[in-house]
Amino acid sequence: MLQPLRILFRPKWMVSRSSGSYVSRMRHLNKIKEEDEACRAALQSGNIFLYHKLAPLLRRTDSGIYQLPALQTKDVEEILEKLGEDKEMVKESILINCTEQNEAQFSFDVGAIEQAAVEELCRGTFVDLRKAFFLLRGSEAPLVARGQALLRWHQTNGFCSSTGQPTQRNQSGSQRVCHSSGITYYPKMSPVVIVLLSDGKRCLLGRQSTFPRGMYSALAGFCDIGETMEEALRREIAEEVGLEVSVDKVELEDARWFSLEEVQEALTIKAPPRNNKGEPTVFWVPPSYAIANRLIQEWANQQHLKS
Ligand SMILES: NC(=O)c1ccc[n+]([C@@H]2O[C@H](COP(=O)([O-])OP(=O)(O)OC[C@H]3O[C@@H](n4cnc5c(N)ncnc54)[C@H](O)[C@@H]3O)[C@@H](O)[C@H]2O)c1
Ligand SMILES: [Mg+2]
Repeated sequence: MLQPLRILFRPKWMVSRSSGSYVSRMRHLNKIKEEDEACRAALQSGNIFLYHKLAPLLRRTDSGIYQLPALQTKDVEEILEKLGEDKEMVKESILINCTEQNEAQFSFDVGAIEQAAVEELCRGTFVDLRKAFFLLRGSEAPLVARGQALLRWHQTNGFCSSTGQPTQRNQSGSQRVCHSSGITYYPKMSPVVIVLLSDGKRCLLGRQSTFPRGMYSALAGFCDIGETMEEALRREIAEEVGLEVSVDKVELEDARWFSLEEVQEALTIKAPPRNNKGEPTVFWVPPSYAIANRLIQEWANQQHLKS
C-alpha cells in the first residue's frame, strides 16, 4: 500500500500573543498594496532589489558570503542618472513584501540598461535565479523568487487578452487594469502538489526527460481548476505512476523505488560527478532549497527513527 509521506507542510494554527506585530505588518502591507499614494511614500523609504532581465543582483561580501543588496530609492535614482536614464523610472518598482520593521521591499528590473555598467556601480553581479538559490541564505531565496515572479508577470501581461489594449498597473503592481474593457488582472499563481510516496522501506522518485541526467525528484503536478489539493494529488499519482507503477513516459521519463542507503548517499551530493560531456554520472536529488529535497530528507530521518 503506497502512502503519501506528507501531502503538504500543514501549518498548525494557533492564536499567538505576539500576533499584534504580524497584524500591523499585514495591514500596513495591504494599505501600500491598495493605495497608490501610500505606496509612493513607502517607496521613498523602502528597499529595492535590482534585477537585469529577471536575473537578481547579488553582492559578494569580503567573507565570501553572497547577499541580496537592498538599495534605497535615492541610490537607484543616482544610478539611473549616472547612466543617462530618467530617474523617474524607479517608480516602476513592484512591491514584493515588507520587513518586520514595516519597510517596504520592491523589485525593479533594469533590463533596458547595460548590465556591466549597473554591476560596476552596484558592486554586484546579476545571477540566474536558480544559481542565486544556491548562493543565498534561506530567508532571502523566497523574497528573490517572489520579486522575479512579479516582474515576469508584469512583463508578460502588458495587454488585455479581451481587447488587445494596453493594461495599466497600479502603483504597487498588485494588479493591472484594461480601461477599455474594465477587466482587472491579478498576478497568476499555479498551485502545485508535491508528494513523496513510500512503501514503508523505500521511496518512489521520478524524473522528467528535461531534468539534468541522474536527478530524480518527488512526484509533483499542477492542480486543475476546481480541484482540491488532495484530488490533484490522487490524480497526479494515478497519471504518473499508475496502480502497478506503470510509468507515463510523456510526463515522467522514469520512476523507481530507492532504498534508504541510496537516498542517504544522494542527499550528501552537493555537485554530482560528471563525465567528459559534463553530464552527471550518479543518482542525485534536487538541491536543499527544493521542497522535494526537504520531503526526501524528512523521509530519511523518519526511517532512522523507525530503525
Ligand atoms: N520544488 C521541488 O522540489 C519540485 C519538485 C518537482 C517538481 N517541481 C515543480 O512543480 C511543478 C509541477 O510539476 P510537473 O512539471 O511534474 O507538473 P505536471 O505533472 O502537472 O506536468 C506538467 C504539465 O502540466 C502542464 N502545465 C504546465 N504549466 C502549467 C500550469 N501553470 N498550470 C497547469 N498545467 C500546467 C503542461 O502540460 C506540462 O507539460 C513544476 O514547476 C516543477 O518544476 C518542484
Ligand atoms: Mg509531474
